[in-house]
Amino acid sequence: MAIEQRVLVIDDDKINLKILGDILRDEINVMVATSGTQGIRKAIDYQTDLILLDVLMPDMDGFETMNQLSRNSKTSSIPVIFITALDDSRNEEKALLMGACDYIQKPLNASIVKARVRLHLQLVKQRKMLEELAHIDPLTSIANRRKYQDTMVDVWQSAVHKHGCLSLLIIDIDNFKHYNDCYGHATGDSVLKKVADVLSDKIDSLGLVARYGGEEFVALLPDISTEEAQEIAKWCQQSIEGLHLSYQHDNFNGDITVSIGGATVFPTPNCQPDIVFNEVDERLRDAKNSGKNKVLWVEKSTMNTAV
Ligand SMILES: Nc1nc2c(ncn2[C@@H]2O[C@H](COP(=O)(O)OP(=O)(O)OP(=O)(O)O)[C@@H](O)[C@H]2O)c(=O)[nH]1
Repeated sequence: MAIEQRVLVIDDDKINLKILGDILRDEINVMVATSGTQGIRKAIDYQTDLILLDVLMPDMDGFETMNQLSRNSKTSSIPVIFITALDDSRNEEKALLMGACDYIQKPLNASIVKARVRLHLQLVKQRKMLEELAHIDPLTSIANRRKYQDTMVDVWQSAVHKHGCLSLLIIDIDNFKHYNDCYGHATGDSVLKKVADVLSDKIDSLGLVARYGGEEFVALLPDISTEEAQEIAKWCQQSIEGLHLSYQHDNFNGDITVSIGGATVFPTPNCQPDIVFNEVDERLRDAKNSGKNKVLWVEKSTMNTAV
C-alpha cells in the first residue's frame, strides 16, 4: 500500500487555509495550523512531507517559523514552500536564501499550487528512496553498517535520556573462507543471505540487525536485558547451525556455525558507542580463539556495570 504523503499549511488567515485545503485535498492529506508555534508542533508530531508557510503572520512570522523548523533535527529536512504576496520579491529572495525550496504567490492560482506541490512531493519521495537505498546492504537486503551507525547514535541517546539499557551482539560466520574455498563465492553469497534471513526473522521485531561487513553482522537491541539478549544470541547461534549448510574442508565435515560476542550496558552521556563495540568485538575474538561456535559475553563493561 502506498504511504500517503502529508502537507502542512501554516497560515493565520482561515480563508487562505480553506482555499489551499480545497485546492489540494482531493490529491493529498492536508493538515493546517493557524500559527508558527502550532505548525512547528504539528510538523514534529506528524512528520509532514512538505510545509506551505505564509510569510506574514502575527507573533511568529514565516521567517522565524522557518528558522525554528531548520534548527530542529526532527523538522530540518522537511522542505518549505513560502506563500508570498504578489510583487514581494524581497521576501521571496529572503525565503529562498533561508533555505525555502520554492515560493507561491498570492492570489493563489489553483493549478500552479497543485503543480508545485506535486513536484516537491515527488522530490521528497525520490529523496526518501535514495536514503533508504543508502542504508540497505544490496546482497542481503538487510540494513548496512551505515544504518547501524546512525541507529546506534539514536538508540544510545534515547537510552541515556531514559536511563535505559541496550544490548549489542556481533555475529560472525565461522571459517567462511573455507566455505568459499569449498563452494565458491556465489554459493557463499547465498549463505550470507540465509544467515541474514534467520537473523532478520528473530531480531526485526526487537531492534535492528545489520550486515556490518563481509561475514559479520550486528544486532542492536534497545531495552533488552542481559538475560533476554543472551537467549536471543543462543537462539541465533542454534538457528544458523540448524540451517545445516554443510561443507568439508581438510579434516572438517560439518555445518556453518557462528561465533557471537555480546554485551548489555546502560549508556552514559560521556561514553561513546565505540567503546562497547570494541569490547564486544574482543569477546567475539575470544570466542574465535577458543574453538568458535559459541556466545561470549562482556561480563563487566569498562563504561558501566552490565545489567
Ligand atoms: N561469498 C562471499 N564471501 C565474502 C563476502 N565478504 C567477505 N567474504 C569472505 O569471507 C571470508 C572471511 O575470511 P576470514 O576473515 O579469514 O574469516 P573466516 O574464514 O570466517 O575465519 P574466522 O572468522 O576466524 O572463523 C573471506 O574468504 C572473504 O572473501 C561476500 O560478500 N561474499
